[in-house]
Parts: sequence; structure tokens; C-alpha cells
Amino acid sequence: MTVLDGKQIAKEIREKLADEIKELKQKGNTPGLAVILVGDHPASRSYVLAKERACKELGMHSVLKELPETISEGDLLNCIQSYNSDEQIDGILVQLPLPSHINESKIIEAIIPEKDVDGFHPINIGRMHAGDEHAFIPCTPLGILEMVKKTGEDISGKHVVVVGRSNLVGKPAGQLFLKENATVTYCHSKTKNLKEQTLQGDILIAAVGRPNIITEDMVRPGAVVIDVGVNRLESGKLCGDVDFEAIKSKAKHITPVPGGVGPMTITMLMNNTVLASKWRKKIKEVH
Ligand SMILES: Nc1nc2c(c(=O)[nH]1)N[C@@H](CN(C=O)c1ccc(C(=O)N[C@@H](CCC(=O)O)C(=O)O)cc1)CN2
Repeated sequence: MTVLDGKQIAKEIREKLADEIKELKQKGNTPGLAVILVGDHPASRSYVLAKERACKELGMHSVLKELPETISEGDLLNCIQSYNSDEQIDGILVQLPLPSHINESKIIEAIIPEKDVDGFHPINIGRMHAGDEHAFIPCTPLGILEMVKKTGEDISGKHVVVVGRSNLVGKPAGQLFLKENATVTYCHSKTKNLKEQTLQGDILIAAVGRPNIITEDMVRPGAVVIDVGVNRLESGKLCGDVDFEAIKSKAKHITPVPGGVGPMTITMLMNNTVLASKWRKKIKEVH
């Protein structure tokens, strides 16, 4: 069994990105990211600060816009518009979740698709489903795919079982593996006999957000187990969706929480911002 070290894989990707960014800067093209945080949710704040830090470490331009919890939808839309037309900004990200008085879809759709480095805009979702090479792929699913590829396991023809159907993780993760010629099964809260399904998984992706929902008897021996859950217990301890201790000897490869998929998310955001910068540069050269 191997424990997939998300921090190490992320570090290796960031080293390559740093070289690429250096070259881009020498050509006068500095990738820039704008991150918008609404309110003061502690976890969201720590994620946006980590995003800003990653930009700085890689030599990218970054702006962190902090807005009050009470901001109106109109003012938030205006803020997005200003970054849509800012030439120094290649990627725009609005940290989720948003306060309940703001329509999340409306906000995501206000970001121009060329700067939607989260890959949440319907145009990018459509491009991803169509297999368009210029689609931004959501960062967590992209990180998951990178980690599975890193194991050296052949994905083609494998049965991937995704537990969870969120727009952020579950749905796009299944699509990505489908594109790699896997057979994909989606499971969710209404799935009958979940265990029967998860036992089919050569690759099992748990993205539910419920501590230890995947128990040892639900995992096929030799499976690759990817845990996307980041659940904070009352004790303050972080815990995944997978019962790691019970499953680690049964799985061929498994991701821990913390230190598995999480660190990959921010690295893939950096990757998407570099892509955005390169794609936008090409568009400008054509016009
Ligand atoms: N606009 C977006 N909002 C949200 C996204 C997203 O991709 N775009 N994803 C999550 C939050 N997220 C990044 O934004 C994120 C979550 C977790 C981690 C991470 O590194 N987790 C660590 C544990 C961190 C801790 O101690 O709390 C780990 O798993 O090792 C990074 C980024 C929702 N919102």
C-alpha cells in the first residue's frame, strides 16, 4: 500500500510551474489572479490566504479583495466586472460558499469564461463535457486526476466509482475519468445499496463531506482510494470521508486527510491561472 502524499506531488508541480512563470515573465507576461472573499468564514479565509501565498511564492501577480458579508449582489457583480476588464488579471476566483442572500450561479456566470480559473462557469463546464482543450477544469478534480496518474495505474477501462455529485467535485471528477476511458458510476444520497456499488470501484472517489462514510467493508481489495472530504470534528481534528486507518492496508493507494487532495487544489489553481495567462496572450496576439 502507498499513501499518496499530496504535499509532495503539489511541490513537484509547483517547481515546474515556477520555471514556466519565470519564462513567461521574461517575455513580459506575468500571470495574475484576483481572489474575492466575501465575509469572514475562518476556513475560507485560510484558503484565500493560502492562494495568495502560493501566487507570491511562484512570482505571480495577485490581488485579494475582501468584501463584507453584507455586500449586495449588485456590488459584488460590479467588483467582478472590474476584474473582467483588468488587463493585469488573467484569473478571477470567488471563494465559495457565498452568503445566502447572494445567488451563487449569477456570480459565477458574471466571470468571463476566459478568466474562470475555477472552471465553474457553464461555458467551461460545457467545454469540459465536449472535451474541448480550452476548458478550465475545476481544481480539485484536476488534482485528483494528477494524483491517480502519479500512481502509474492505467485508468483506461477501469471502473471509477464517485460517491458525491457536487458541481465542485463529484460531477466534474467523473467526467474527467470518463475522458480517460474509465467506466464511471456516480453514487449519491439516494443510491440504493451504496456498498454494492463502491465494491465495484477499481478507483473509489469519496466526495460527500461526511466523516468516515466509507468503511473498510465497502472497499475492493487493491483499489485506489481518493478521499476528498475535509471534515472538522468537534475535537478540532480534521477527518476525511474514508476510514483511513481501517482501509489503508486493503487499498493499493490511498490519500490521507489532511495532506492528500487538499494541497493539490491550490496548486491546480496556480496551473489554471498560468494556462489562462497563456491562452489570453494568444487571443491578444491574434486580434
Ligand atoms: N471558489 C472556490 N471555492 C472553493 C473551492 C474551490 O476550488 N474554489 N474549494 C473548497 C475550498 N478550497 C479551496 O478553495 C480548499 C479546501 C481544502 C484545502 C486544503 O489544503 N485542505 C487541507 C486541510 C486544510 C485545513 O487544515 O483546514 C488538506 O486537506 O490537507 C485547500 C483548498 C471550497 N471552496
